[in-house]
Amino acid sequence: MSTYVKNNLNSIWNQTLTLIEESDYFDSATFNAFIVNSTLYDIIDDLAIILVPSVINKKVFESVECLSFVQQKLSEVMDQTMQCEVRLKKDIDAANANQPAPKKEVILEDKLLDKYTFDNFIVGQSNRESHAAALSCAMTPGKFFNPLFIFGNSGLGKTHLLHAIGNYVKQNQPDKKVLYIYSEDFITLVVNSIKDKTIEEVKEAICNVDYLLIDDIQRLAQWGRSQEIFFNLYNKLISNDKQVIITSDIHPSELKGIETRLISRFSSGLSVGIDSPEFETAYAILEKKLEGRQEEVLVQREVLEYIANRFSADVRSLEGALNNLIFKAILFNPEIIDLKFAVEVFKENPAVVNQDDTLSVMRIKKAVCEFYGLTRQQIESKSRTKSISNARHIAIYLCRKHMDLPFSKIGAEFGGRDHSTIMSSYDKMTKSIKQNDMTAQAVGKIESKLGIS
Ligand SMILES: Nc1ncnc2c1ncn2[C@@H]1O[C@H](COP(=O)(O)OP(=O)(O)OP(=O)(O)O)[C@@H](O)[C@H]1O
Repeated sequence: MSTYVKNNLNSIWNQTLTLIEESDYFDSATFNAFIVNSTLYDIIDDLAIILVPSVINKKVFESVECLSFVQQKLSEVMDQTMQCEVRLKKDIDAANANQPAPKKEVILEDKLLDKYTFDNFIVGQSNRESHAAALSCAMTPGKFFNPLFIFGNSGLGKTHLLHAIGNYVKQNQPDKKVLYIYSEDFITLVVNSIKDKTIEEVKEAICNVDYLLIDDIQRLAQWGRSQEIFFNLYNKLISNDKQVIITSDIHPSELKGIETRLISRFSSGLSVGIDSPEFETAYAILEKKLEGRQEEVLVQREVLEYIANRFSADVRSLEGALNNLIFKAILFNPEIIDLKFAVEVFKENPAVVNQDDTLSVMRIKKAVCEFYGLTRQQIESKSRTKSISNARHIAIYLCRKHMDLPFSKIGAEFGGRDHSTIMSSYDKMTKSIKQNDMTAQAVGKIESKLGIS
């Protein structure tokens, strides 16, 4: 393999030609017709490859007197004994044209943010399942849940969990390759690499990762070509037991503009939701965010309670409210940050509260699960265990009775069941409530817990 760059080769050859010319070994007509128009194409160890323009030039150059003299002068320049091989320029050009274009190296940008870790992620009821599933994927890739699909409204910690997985893997399994990519960046990468003709290299680089962490997948909607590429990459990764973790603002079954075959693949792993933080979690998050800043601003406990209650819809609003409070505290420098000060700061901010007062399928499932000590996965599952299917029937009954949702929509919320299964569940529960006091009482208690009795 040559270690010479083009400039070096030119300089070596110019020096050699100068020595030849100065030696007067060839008359000037011979030198100009057969020697000066040659070039040094490459040097591999002690072999120099010389290019000449025509067959006649080659014949002359290869004559014993000529070749041995050129070798001698080149050896002087190189300060080592050199051999020369003469080739026709057109042969080299043809050989080069048949070579496949050299592969361009693609380096996927590392966009993992160190600041999001499992250590600074506060776990509460609203995110316990997604946290546990994320941690288990970080510890044992591709084994249990593949893909892991985390869904929930904006600002509830999905991105934080993705980065936390990546950072955990980087720290504990440094030999594993992790790629965190935001869906829109994936589209840009695909579009640009199609333009640059590096798409094959990009695909290969993605297929080589051990963890693909893809954020906000709903943004792939409408991007047909990118979806196609993603679908193929996704299949390869999953079939090679590489861990794929996806986030979205909605459940996979409700993704619009994403091909059904992709959606059904997403549903084949584990889908876990993140809810708005309940009071205790919201409070703990605020405390965590204040860690190390208490010197700077001393915030009274009741102020944190006030913010946790008032801005509990999502964690981003909580953080925003806390930052606003701190900013105002630095600006006005009150003696103490008490409730009076906080009320003044937020008097013009509408509260961003947890939608707990609005009835939703999620709230109904949550209330039923709490009543029977089950998880949401269990009531959405295919399990026919009596206790689970009974709880499922009640949740379905309440969704229909109080939200008047179409059976098919309820089916989508309960593990993709069809219209007639949900209808039969609803009928069964309606009958059971009439015939069985225990069931009627249980349903009554859940309804009153939800404030809808
Ligand atoms: N449980 C938690 N503990 C600590 N911080 C949290 C928690 N949940 C969310 N956060 C913080 O809230 C902010 C918003 O979270 P994140 O960006 O992960 O939300 P998201 O669900 O991905 O939102 P989007 O769908 O808009 O991308 C981040 O600063 C994150 O660190």
